[in-house]
Amino acid sequence: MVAMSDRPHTPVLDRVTTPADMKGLTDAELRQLAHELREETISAVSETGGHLGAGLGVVELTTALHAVFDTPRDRLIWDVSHQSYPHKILTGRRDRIRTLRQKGGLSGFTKRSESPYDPFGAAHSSTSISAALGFAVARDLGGAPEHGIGDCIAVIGDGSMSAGMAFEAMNNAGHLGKRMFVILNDNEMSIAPPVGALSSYLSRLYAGEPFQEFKAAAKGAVSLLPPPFQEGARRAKEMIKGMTVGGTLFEELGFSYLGPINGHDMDQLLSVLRTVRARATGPMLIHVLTQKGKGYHPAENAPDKGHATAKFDVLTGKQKKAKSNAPSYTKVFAESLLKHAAEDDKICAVTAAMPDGTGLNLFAERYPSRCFDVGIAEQHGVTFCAGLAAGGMKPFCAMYSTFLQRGYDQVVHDVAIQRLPVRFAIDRAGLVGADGATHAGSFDIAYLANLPGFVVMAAADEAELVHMVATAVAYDEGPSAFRFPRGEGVGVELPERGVPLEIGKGRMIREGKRVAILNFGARLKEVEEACEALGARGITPTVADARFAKPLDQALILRLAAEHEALITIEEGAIGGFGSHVAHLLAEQGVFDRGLKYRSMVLPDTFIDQASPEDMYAVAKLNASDIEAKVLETLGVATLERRA
Ligand SMILES: Cc1ncc(C[n+]2csc(CCOP(=O)(O)OP(=O)(O)O)c2C)c(N)n1
Ligand SMILES: CC(=O)[C@@H](O)[C@H](O)COP(=O)(O)O
Ligand SMILES: [Mg+2]
Repeated sequence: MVAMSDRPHTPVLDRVTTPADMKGLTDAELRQLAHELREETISAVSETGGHLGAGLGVVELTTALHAVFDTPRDRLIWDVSHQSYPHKILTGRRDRIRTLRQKGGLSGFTKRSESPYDPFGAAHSSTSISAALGFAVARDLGGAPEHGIGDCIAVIGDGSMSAGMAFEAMNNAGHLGKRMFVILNDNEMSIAPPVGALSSYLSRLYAGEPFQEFKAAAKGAVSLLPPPFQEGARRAKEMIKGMTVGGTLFEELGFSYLGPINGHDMDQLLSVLRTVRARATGPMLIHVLTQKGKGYHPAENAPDKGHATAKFDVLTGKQKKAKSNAPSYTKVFAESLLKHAAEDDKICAVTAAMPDGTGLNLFAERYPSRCFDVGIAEQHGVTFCAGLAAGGMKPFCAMYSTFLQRGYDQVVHDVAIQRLPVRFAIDRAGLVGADGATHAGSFDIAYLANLPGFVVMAAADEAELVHMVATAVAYDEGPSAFRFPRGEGVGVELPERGVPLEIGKGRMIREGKRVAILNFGARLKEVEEACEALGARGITPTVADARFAKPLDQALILRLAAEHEALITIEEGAIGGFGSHVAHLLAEQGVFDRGLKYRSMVLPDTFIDQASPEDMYAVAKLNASDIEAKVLETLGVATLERRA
């Protein structure tokens, strides 16, 4: 149930289009504004679906920050920015908030092109402190002379704080000593409960003290506090100093530390922010305690505290999820791996803070000692797997394609060069839908297939995925990867057991004439649909599934090239991937000299905004009708008659 007040009120939110409208509000009105902002956020997300819990947890913080600071001149940077919906509502986007994550609508994340109140785009975690420091240094060097740069504020969650990049930034910021604010939004949650020593450390910073009672510990920062808080702060500081050697970790890094404060108490937030704004000199970390999903019981009570949701009924919290007929690729991967793990105790699994998203929650339940959630730490996760492999284990590094990007040097330097048999299970390959361009798994084929010695596979359907898991288990000569998309499979029958594939061998799907379509990955269904439409026009393409981008099935490719007038490859990846490797082979073998018509269907050289996956693939021109059109165009068949 929504916590709504009974008494009628004039909505303050209706008077606020941008933060400028907040400047004349009393503190009582700001409290009321926060209340209405929470209701508006819940109402909007009930219609759009999306990231709910994180935004609800920062409603008061968002209101207080915009009330106290002078955005957009002051640069407010939200880490990940999945918590930015309330911020969007207060910064001129309330009229479009019900288009969140839809085609043509607002992005679910901050985006520079969307608003001057979004000074820095994000969606991957732990970038905010670096960006804020960049703004602070640019300010002091005279950047942006027209409007100037005021204060620079990074708001980062406790989960995101665990990433190496956040500490790289703290290290640098503490050294440079520039005035900037890091607001650590500590809700003791990542998507799953946070893991690791840092999480325990943050808990220790306020252990044993009642959450509601204001207290602050700050080396050199107590004097910045409003007088009523100073005594409590002194006591808390003593307490914390008793637990930590030489002050908090953040102080050791050169920050003044202030907190913890109650992030749902507007009075505390307003007084602390007003004071630090007036008096801070160097870098300051303000530790704010919040509750993920705050103020909406279904979110507060969800195991992920309402992290992400489908559209839902506001009164009951019941989500409106489409029924699916086939299991998700993620589930097929996770269950296949479990079967192998039951027989092979060398198999272990690693996730970087995405146990549910990667399906490894199942593995963790069954084999807790062989499953590792390393936190938001993809770089470490990859090298940790390299170490596990070097130590004789069979690690499966389960990551989303987009997040594996962060661990790329580790993939090259720690895994590939040492030929270590790390198995990369790459989920969310291809276009993912509502999360948009930041989460598209577009690049992994290109960035893995160019690495010497890597085996790179893509599953055409969920049965193929079962075989690819078995292949990865069996392949011990070096690194391997298999990719699969977000969402449910195509509904094919699943084999009871996966059978290891012959490395570098594709398969024929159907023999035809004139044109061959060589599929790599989960567009096979669209290829089949295109073939059906083409059949009605008397064109019967040959279809093959490459299975491997590396090593290529050279014999299959050269045969297709020799026996057809045209060869078309298709993949859910950017240029430079499978099609480029095929083209290179064909060129090397002189096949183009003999007149083969070759086309490669890849993601276009643009970042595609959020929409449904189908709509995004329509933009990419990789749907069935696009494949049909490509065949007709390549064969020189009149295009006017094409299917609409
Ligand atoms: C590099 C990277 N890895 C993983 C993710 C997926 N992810 C999005 S939000 C999130 C949890 C963030 O936790 P926290 O920063 O504490 O924010 P909260 O949701 O608790 O507000 C994760 C793991 C990501 N966005 N970026
Ligand atoms: C913000 C973020 O990075 C995650 O919450 C992501 O949106 C999860 O995506 P899936 O829904 O595909 O698991
Ligand atoms: Mg958190």
